[in-house]
Amino acid sequence: KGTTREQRALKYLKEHARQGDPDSVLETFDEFCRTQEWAMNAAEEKGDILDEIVRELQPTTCLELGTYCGYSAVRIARNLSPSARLITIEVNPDYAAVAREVVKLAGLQDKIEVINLDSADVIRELKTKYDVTKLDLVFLDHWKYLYIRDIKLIEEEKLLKKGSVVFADNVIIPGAPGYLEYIRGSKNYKSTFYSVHFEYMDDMKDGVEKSVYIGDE
Ligand SMILES: O=C(NCCO)c1cc(-c2ccc(F)cc2)cc(O)c1O
Ligand SMILES: [Mg+2]
Repeated sequence: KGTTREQRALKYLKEHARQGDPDSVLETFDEFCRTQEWAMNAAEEKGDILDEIVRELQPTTCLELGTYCGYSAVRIARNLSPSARLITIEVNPDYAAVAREVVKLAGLQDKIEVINLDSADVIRELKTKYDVTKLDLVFLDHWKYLYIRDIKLIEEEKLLKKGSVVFADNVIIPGAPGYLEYIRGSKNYKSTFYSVHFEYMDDMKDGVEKSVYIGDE
């Protein structure tokens, strides 16, 4: 088939979701993944925890690493206050193109900025080029071996403040061993592990890690 899985998912969303309705986009994407083709969305139990974090934290500035098709970007942004923003970074141009369409379909293009670049390059420019002062929420969901590189960069750039939350997907499957060891061993974070089902798979377990920054920045 000339199309990619991500393009087929977008087509399904355009045909079945209500334009401008984030909840409809997410429900429809979940339906696609349950009935047509699996996709690596931070959905179901993972999404419920993400919703809880956003609702409690009420973040103003959010950063997501690993947009994929925009599912978690929409999930985060639908709960943001009017002036709050989400910057989401996706290195894969095909994924980024689909994500921009999904964000538009959800009517959240004024809250979400999708950047098709390498995460490290953007993190280094968040203060100067992207007008960011501090990050209230960071969601790690890109290549698992890059979690540790990027969290260290975020610390180096002094982008976190007391109470900032770093939420990491897939700490069991595929796993991010280096990251877990680092963040749990750091005196600057208070970390909590949540055992959850792997997205759209009732017989597989994954894990997510919520870390609250208590350092001095
Ligand atoms: O690589 C991932 N994300 C970054 C790429 O854009 C990723 C992979 C998987 C997964 C896939 C295939 C499998 F067999 C096991 C795990 C799941 C996820 O939630 C993910 O975020
Ligand atoms: Mg993931």
